[in-house]
Amino acid sequence: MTQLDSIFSHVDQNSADYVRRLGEAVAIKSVSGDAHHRPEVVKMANYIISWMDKLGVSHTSHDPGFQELDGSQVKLPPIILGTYGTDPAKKTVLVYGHYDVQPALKSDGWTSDPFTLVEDEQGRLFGRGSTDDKAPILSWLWVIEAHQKLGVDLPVNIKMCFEGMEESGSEGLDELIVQEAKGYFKGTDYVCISDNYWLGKTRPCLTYGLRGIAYYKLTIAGPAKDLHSGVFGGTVHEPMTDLFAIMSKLVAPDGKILVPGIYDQVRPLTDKERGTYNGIDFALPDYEGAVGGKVVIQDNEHEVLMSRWRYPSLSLHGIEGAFYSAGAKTVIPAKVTGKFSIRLVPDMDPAEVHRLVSTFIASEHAKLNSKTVCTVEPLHGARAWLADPEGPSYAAASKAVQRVFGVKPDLTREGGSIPVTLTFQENLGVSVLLLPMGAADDGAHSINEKIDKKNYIEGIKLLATYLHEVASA
Ligand SMILES: C[C@H](N)C(=O)N[C@@H](Cc1c[nH]cn1)C(=O)O
Ligand SMILES: [Zn+2]
Ligand SMILES: [Zn+2]
Repeated sequence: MTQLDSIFSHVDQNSADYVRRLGEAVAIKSVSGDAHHRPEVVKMANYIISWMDKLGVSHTSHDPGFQELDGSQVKLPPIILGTYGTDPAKKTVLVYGHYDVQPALKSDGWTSDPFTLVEDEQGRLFGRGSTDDKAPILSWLWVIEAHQKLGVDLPVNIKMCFEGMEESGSEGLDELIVQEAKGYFKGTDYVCISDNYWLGKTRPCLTYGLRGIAYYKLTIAGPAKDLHSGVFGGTVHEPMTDLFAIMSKLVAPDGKILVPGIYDQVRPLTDKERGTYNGIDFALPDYEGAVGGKVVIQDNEHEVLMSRWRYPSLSLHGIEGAFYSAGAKTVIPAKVTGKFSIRLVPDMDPAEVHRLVSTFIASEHAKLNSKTVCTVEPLHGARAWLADPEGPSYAAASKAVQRVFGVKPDLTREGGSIPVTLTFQENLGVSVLLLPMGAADDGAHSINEKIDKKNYIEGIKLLATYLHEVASA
């Protein structure tokens, strides 16, 4: 039996423990976007730290300071830097992940409590953060534990960087990486991140690109307080009316962004790039399955992939301050804030995007001849990331996928954003790889987020095998 074979059987034998521990982590409501949950984000950091202590991972917690959230100053959660092994004869792999999650309420439409991990008869593990990103970050720890339990030497040094603000702009992390590039991060040979998803449900992938993001708050303020619509309706400029008018001008129903100039910076499609879409294992019906309906705009696979990976998109997320409860409240909200974001692609620059967006919104507001006050505020921004999927780390990951799953991985890009990826690439000057364990239908950020138990357990084996392959590369 090879070392990896014994690791694999150890992982299989301990799968119930891994699921139970994922349940402990999911139960911690580490929602970074809501000030009320901040103690829970810190609790999740402590959960990870307690495992690092048990496993002999040395660690430091970096305090990024404070952020302004919901009008008050809120302490940011720690960035945990862990070190396991410092052998100069071994390669050093830096793994990154995030321990915060998106918000979730049962009333959003979850079929079970979002913060209680529930396994169904198909082996799907439902719970907020199950796939994004709690199972992946814990899996790195289980890989270390498996080696220790079996007395197998881990063939690489591992550095870990786990943050609690990824879902809210990764505040403070870029600064730390720049500052520590020649300190804590020195000696990193490769960066590996497990925080995205396969293209379908069965074939694993290696991911070499991400879209960036520019997230906005658009506020329209009118009267000093909410008003009775019967008493005042028809006599005042209404913030909701103006907000709807402007938000409806940002994007067309066919997904085209209507902000003038927004497509000017998009890198043109070459024949070489077009060729990379051939042979990718991706089918429209599966995608519709993951979407949960026949509402896909494009009618062929390549266009869907290009729209997710290499073209920008603008999504309207929500409105703060608007009436949304049951009943028929006849109110004119005094101030409303629309939230929207633009996914950025190479070569879009967030500062130029902001200039275009704010100029356009100001001109659209002016056209309304309204006495309301309109302000646009960028919340967070990150450029897109694109890497060369060549070199020893990608080769090691490809071998690892073939060893664990018996198939060649797809080479993919991802429509979502992980702001730190580009920061690592630019400041550490090393290859960055995304090695996901979740499937396309996991529903990250959505209701009923899940990770399949099979993906979790095989994912632990995948990460372990990747480290072994890196060592022998
Ligand atoms: C891909 C990754 N798992 C993820 O979900 N990233 C988020 C990052 C983000 C940015 N603003 C808020 N969250 C995403 O792509 O939405
Ligand atoms: Zn996420
Ligand atoms: Zn994530």
